[in-house]
Amino acid sequence: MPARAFDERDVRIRPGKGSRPRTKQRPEHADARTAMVVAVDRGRYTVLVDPGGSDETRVLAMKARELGRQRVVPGDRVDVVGDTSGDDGSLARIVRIGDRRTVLRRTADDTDPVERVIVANADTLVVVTALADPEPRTRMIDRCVAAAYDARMDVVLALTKADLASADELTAMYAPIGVEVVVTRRGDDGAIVGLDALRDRLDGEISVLVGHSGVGKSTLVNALVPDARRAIGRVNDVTGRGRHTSTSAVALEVPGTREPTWVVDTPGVRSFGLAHVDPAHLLHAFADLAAVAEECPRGCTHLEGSPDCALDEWVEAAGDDETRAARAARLSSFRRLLLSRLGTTDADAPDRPR
Ligand SMILES: Nc1nc2c(ncn2[C@@H]2O[C@H](COP(=O)(O)OP(=O)(O)OP(=O)(O)O)[C@@H](O)[C@H]2O)c(=O)[nH]1
Ligand SMILES: [Zn+2]
Repeated sequence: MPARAFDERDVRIRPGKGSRPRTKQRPEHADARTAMVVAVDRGRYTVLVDPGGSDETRVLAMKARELGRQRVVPGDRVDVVGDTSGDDGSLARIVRIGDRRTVLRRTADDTDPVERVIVANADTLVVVTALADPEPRTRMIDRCVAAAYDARMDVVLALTKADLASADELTAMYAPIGVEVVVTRRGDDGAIVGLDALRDRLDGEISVLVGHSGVGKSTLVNALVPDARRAIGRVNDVTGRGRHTSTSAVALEVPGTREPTWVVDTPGVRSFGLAHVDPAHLLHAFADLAAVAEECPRGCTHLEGSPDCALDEWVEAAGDDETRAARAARLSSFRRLLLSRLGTTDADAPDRPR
């Protein structure tokens, strides 16, 4: 670290900008540069100034004291001041965190009141699930969907290993709740087939990849970001630490897309505790059901068997069998998500789609 040459106090009363009247409000850091946070490692933040642009610069930064205990996470848009050259040994300072469009949170388990923001401003949660080896775990998928919808993110179900088992059952199970499905498999030549469709779907977005060990998440990340290892290695170069041992999320830039595209790998996240998820938020992810549920009795849980739940009447009122079946599928899927939130799913229930 260089000698303490520059910090936010210097910036506030910068020569040449002295005409700005000092107000009671914290003075703006008028010369701050906007950056995107891509990695966090023990109090050091790797940020990209001009992310995805021609002047993209990788800069190491620390948090200004004035931010207090506010967490800064990958995906955050921040303002940085100080040495934003990105040169070896340079250290910039994060002075502002931009408003977050989305916030993906997790709690360690359903009773844990401590929630952590994992990623900010992500558009899509990609739930990576193998069709076999290991067997798909639909409760895990449901929990991810609930967490994503609570965060106001879209969900893509990336079904891997279609060379080993069919994707039909799971596709049918998740289509009714707005989950897009992308299927990949290993081709005869060993390459992953279906990657282009996934890359197209993620183009221009920040996506977060989650999945259990062995489902092929690393395979996908490495295929989407061929120099992923090097990209993470570059973080080390900047922090000067020998190995990247952090288990926190890292945003990686996907090459070969039309718009700047990012995938956030979450090595430490194996599941989502959902204590923070408000069932009412979940309902908002289902616009049609939310409209119907306005007719529900006060305090309706919308769960199966809840008296006079308008959602049941909505299914019954369908004009034809096809519509009724579609509504019934959507309602039962929504109720499944509600149960995953309430933690009342039977732990011994078969974990396979029926
Ligand atoms: N048959 C088949 N195997 C695959 C496919 N994708 C990945 N695999 C294999 O599945 C195994 C696990 O893949 P990884 O990419 O390491 O899985 P991961 O989800 O990153 O797991 P961790 O590294 O433990 O977090 C590896 O042996 C891969 O070669 C696929 O589409 N088909
Ligand atoms: Zn209801």
